[in-house]
Amino acid sequence: AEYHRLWPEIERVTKEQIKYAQMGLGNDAWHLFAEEGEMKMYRREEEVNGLVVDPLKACHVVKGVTAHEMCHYFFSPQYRYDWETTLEHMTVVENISDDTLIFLQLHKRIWPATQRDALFWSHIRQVPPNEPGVRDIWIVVNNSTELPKHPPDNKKCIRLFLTVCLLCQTIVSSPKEGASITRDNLTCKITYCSVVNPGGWAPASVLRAVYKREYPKFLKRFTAYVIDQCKNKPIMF
Ligand SMILES: O=S(=O)(CCO)c1ccc(-c2ccc(C3CCCC3)c([C@@H]3C[C@@H]3c3ccccn3)c2)cc1
Repeated sequence: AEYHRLWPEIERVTKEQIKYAQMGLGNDAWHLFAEEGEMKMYRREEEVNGLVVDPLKACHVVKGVTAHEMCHYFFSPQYRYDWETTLEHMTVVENISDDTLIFLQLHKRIWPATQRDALFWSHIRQVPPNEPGVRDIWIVVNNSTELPKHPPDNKKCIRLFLTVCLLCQTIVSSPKEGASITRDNLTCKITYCSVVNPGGWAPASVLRAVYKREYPKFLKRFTAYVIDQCKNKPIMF
């Protein structure tokens, strides 16, 4: 799909997101707003034209799954209703290639904000490891896009804009002498980044309360789902 009209944008945004996820917290003023076990969630307070677009960065470490498995369940449409609880409707409007799809998602209304929908391309790819000890890296990037066939329906709901990435690293601890690798040897380090522009006005206090509640719930639920889906299956590296 290298010749698809969106390909230059997909390449550019994916490369940006790899750098952004791998830079860690950098020297920006991130505020740790949620911490549960290995999961740490940070946000920065930012507004664009009076709209809350707080960037979010979450770091998490889970045992027993690979980066490929984590990204596979995040990317693949067939599992989305199992873990994405804020979805009212989801459809794939374009199959650009087996590693790039365009989704149209209608999210449940979160009172008192108006209902939102999102139209975004989603791209999954393996990335060369960038540090010793890391066996492989996989990333999924979701980035809003526009399609003439799916214009915003401002009467029905507000189209939000998002850039999201899930970057996962697989770390394998050496199995006992001569033993083969089992899921006990697997650690997956996750960096989840998101910037959601709500697209239309919503009270800052309301949005920040929604973010504070929904993001920890989302990452906990998603990672638990993948662990459960993989536990009795052969390892997918
Ligand atoms: O990672 S993804 O690409 C996974 C694919 O689904 C993704 C994540 C989050 C969203 C999302 C869409 C709408 C809203 C709000 C905006 C105003 C009212 C609803 C929110 C707010 C942040 C809260 C939220 C956070 C996490 C999960 C659900 N809700 C988030 C969309 C996609």
